[in-house]
Amino acid sequence: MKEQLIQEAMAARKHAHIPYSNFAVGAALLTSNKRIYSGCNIENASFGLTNCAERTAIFKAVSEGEHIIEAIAVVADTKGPVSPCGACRQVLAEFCDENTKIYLTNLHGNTEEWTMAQLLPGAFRSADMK
Ligand SMILES: O=c1ccn([C@H]2C[C@H](O)[C@@H](CO)O2)c(=O)[nH]1
Ligand SMILES: [Zn+2]
Repeated sequence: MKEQLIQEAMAARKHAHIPYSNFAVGAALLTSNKRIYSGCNIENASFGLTNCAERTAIFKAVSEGEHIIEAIAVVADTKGPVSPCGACRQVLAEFCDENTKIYLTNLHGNTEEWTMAQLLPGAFRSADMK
């Protein structure tokens, strides 16, 4: 499954809309219903509206009724494995448990396996609200 997710992330990366950064990112995730959703980064002339590849994939899954992520792969043309931004780490935490596998890789196949707990220790969760 890890290799399949990486391949799907690579394929989605090709659709990145990146006229401003020219930095393409792809992501692909597996849900608890064994469906795969992928996404790319989508930039905007109003730069702050950019959506990262990870969040594109997550929002696609959630909008089809999938709320549990079992694993996700992210790929970009980075020196080492790509490092998801803070916003995506927090959004991931909403739909992952602490053991969810996060595969971070690059175009050279340098891959690291993280867990959600490693990716965002101390994530803010709804259970924290009083
Ligand atoms: O993990 C990451 C890091 C960056 N980006 C995007 C946002 C922007 O379009 C470009 C440069 O930051 O890369 C992602 O999609 N995912
Ligand atoms: Zn991000």
